[in-house]
Amino acid sequence: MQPVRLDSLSTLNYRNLAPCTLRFPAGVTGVYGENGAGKTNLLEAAFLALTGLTDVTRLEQLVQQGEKEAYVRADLESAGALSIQEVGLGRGRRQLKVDGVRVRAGDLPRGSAVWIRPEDSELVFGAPAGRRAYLDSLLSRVSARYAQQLARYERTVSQRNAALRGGESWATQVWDDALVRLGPEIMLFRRRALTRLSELAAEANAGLGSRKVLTLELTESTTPETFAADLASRQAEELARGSTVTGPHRDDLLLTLGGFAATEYASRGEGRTIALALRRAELELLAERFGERPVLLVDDFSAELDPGRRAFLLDLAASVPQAIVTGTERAPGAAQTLRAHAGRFTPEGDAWELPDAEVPDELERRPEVLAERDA
Ligand SMILES: Nc1ncnc2c1ncn2[C@@H]1O[C@H](COP(=O)(O)OP(=O)(O)OP(=O)(O)O)[C@@H](O)[C@H]1O
Repeated sequence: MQPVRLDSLSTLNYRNLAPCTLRFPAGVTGVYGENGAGKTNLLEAAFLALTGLTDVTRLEQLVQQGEKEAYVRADLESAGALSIQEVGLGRGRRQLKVDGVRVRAGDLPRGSAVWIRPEDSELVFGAPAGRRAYLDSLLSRVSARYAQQLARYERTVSQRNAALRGGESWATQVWDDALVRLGPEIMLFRRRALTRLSELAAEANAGLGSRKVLTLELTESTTPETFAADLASRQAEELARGSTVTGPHRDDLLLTLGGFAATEYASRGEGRTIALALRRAELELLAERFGERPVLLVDDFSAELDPGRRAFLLDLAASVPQAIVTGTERAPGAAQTLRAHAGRFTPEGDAWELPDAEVPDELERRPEVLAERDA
């Protein structure tokens, strides 16, 4: 299986990062430094440049305070070819280019990175919306069709909710037809994908030393067969509440550990292990789907106090073709180590960073992605 290879990452006006171009070798790059140095921001920028994706809803948050626009660029090798992916960000706007040509987010290689974060535990202990978002964002990467149908479905639910809030029961019929067309496809795709995802997560959970079996199931508020009837039968309740109460947007991803619902019964440590298993499963599913090993981004391995899980994270990073691992201490066995300080990254040992002189030269020519927007 071929790897996705991030050759270099450039950023301009991105959060607290100083303008930079960093080069990344194969293997593990360890990034260490004090709290607030910009380590998470670097991984976030790498994830954005590799996939075009961010879970930040207000894009201006990503732009350095006092600036209007930000820019990230990845020079990468995917499917055996070299390409340049650029993302320009402004207030509520995101522009993407591959090799200089404007593209939509779905056109970037969707399986090129996986990001593991300490806050992933929220997938286990948080609200159903977080688990749904995990599943939906993963399946949207696995299938462009799923992403498209889900976006249409979610738009329809918002429009239907607006009609319900306006008390326009007659108007909901239009939206009902669209929901009944889109919903079952979403439910069936989720069911199919979950079979494989559940196997991969169970394997990963066992690999983390857990003796309890992990399962993933959907808790569905309706079924493809009964969706139309369920919508019709709950209309009075929906008008009273002003929202659509049945459909795949209400489903939960039920995680069970040793037969018990993990959200309610798992210990913090077990929850953290499950979250890692889910990310590992994501990595494997994307690799199976696209035939390429994604770049692995591990945020704050040193937050992992349990030696077993620390070792798992470091072994996982060492087992993939390329990983960037951050922490407040050095990641052992890294091919390259960068010291992070106040938004800057200084290589230790062999210099992979481009010489300073080259950096402004490249980034000072205002990236076309940004310049074009003003035209
Ligand atoms: N839009 C922005 N403009 C300027 N600075 C920002 C912006 N967004 C975030 N920051 C700052 O970036 C700094 C670095 O944050 P980051 O989360 O990357 O640190 P970190 O090195 O991962 O720290 P930790 O070890 O605590 O996780 C923070 O001090 C934060 O306030």
